[in-house]
Amino acid sequence: MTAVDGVDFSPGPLDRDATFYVAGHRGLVGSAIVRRLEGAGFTNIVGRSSAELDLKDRDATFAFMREVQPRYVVLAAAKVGGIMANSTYPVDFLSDNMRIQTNVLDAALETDVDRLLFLGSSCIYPKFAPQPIPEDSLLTGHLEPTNDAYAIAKIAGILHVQAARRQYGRPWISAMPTNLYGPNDNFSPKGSHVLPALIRRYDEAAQSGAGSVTNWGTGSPRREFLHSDDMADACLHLMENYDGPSQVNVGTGTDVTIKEIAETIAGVVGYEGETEWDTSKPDGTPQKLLDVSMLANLGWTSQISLEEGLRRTVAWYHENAARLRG
Ligand SMILES: NC(=O)C1=CN([C@@H]2O[C@H](COP(=O)(O)OP(=O)(O)OC[C@H]3O[C@@H](n4cnc5c(N)ncnc54)[C@H](OP(=O)(O)O)[C@@H]3O)[C@@H](O)[C@H]2O)C=CC1
Ligand SMILES: C[C@H]1O[C@H](OP(=O)(O)OP(=O)(O)OC[C@H]2O[C@@H](n3cnc4c(=O)[nH]c(N)nc43)[C@H](O)[C@@H]2O)[C@@H](O)[C@@H](O)C1=O
Repeated sequence: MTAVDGVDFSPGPLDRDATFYVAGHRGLVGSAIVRRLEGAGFTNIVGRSSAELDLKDRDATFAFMREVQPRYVVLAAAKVGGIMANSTYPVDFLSDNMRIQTNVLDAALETDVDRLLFLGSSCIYPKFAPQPIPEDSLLTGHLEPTNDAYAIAKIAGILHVQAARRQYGRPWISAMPTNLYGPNDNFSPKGSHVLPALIRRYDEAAQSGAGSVTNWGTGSPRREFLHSDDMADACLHLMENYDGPSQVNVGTGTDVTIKEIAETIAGVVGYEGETEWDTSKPDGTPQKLLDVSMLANLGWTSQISLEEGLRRTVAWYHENAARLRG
């Protein structure tokens, strides 16, 4: 039995032969979840690309769920991007994510999905939340303006899951990941998060022999980085060990400044030139470090160090760079 947040119910192991739908199975997190589920012996994992099934299309989403009848669902499909994408396209981040999650959650209710995990993001918390950020600081202050539209959609998703628990007794849960990285990340210069952006920028500079690179903002914000394979492991752990209304933070419990991660990445890819900072670009929230004590009490801590995760991700980037640069 696990006692968290007043809930004394541990759901126990999932059936390895049941149909498991991973929404967003080609993305950073979804592809890691598929690897984790395969490793754990799941035999019936289902995925659809956005070209095959646009989850913004309500009728198509319901038709798919009625046909496949998954017993388990992880909702890792979303419109996702870094600080620039979020602040430039807030309508898309609000509207696409509201539609995707509402359609999947409503269809999952109709088709009696047994266990479901919704993925939010650490940006749901107030810009000036206490650090490390506990789960109960949700809705206690103003959001960071560069990603408020995305955050509101994610907060609606948490409430949707809690409402399904209250109104229909569904044992569904939500996890809030910190900043993630790993294979199948988005390495596009304008759309990506900072870590893949810096891998690409420093690697290209190292290859070309450039004397200087320019990163965004002041470099002083602090961020926490979790490898996607750790994230996937936490997702399965939560689905088997947690059943409560509160969202659960997922992170490492340690953060670094953007300057520090930039220096580390420059070292890993062998860049020896200068680094400039373009302070006309936004810093975003000054610090985003999750309090991971709830997850630790549930028996999970991260295993992949930032150094090891970076080495693996840079290796993956080198193997795929030609395709990613298009
Ligand atoms: N990356 C990060 O740092 C963080 C991510 N998260 C959350 O984790 C989850 C996964 O993110 P991540 O893996 O990084 O994102 P990715 O962008 O790597 O992957 C998103 C996936 O969603 C699918 N998708 C997007 N739109 C649609 C659509 N309309 N219909 C069907 N599928 C769609 C894409 O499918 P296809 O490839 O076929 O187009 C893609 O596989 C998201 O909920 C995100 O908010 C939370 C915190 C941090
Ligand atoms: C996961 C999380 O991700 C987003 O929030 P964020 O943490 O601010 O995202 P980020 O990774 O894009 O930036 C982190 C920091 O890094 C700096 N920075 C430097 N140079 C580059 C650079 O080249 N690219 C990017 N993207 N950032 C850079 C950048 O200025 C900022 O100070 C949310 O919108 C939201 O989507 C969300 O939930």
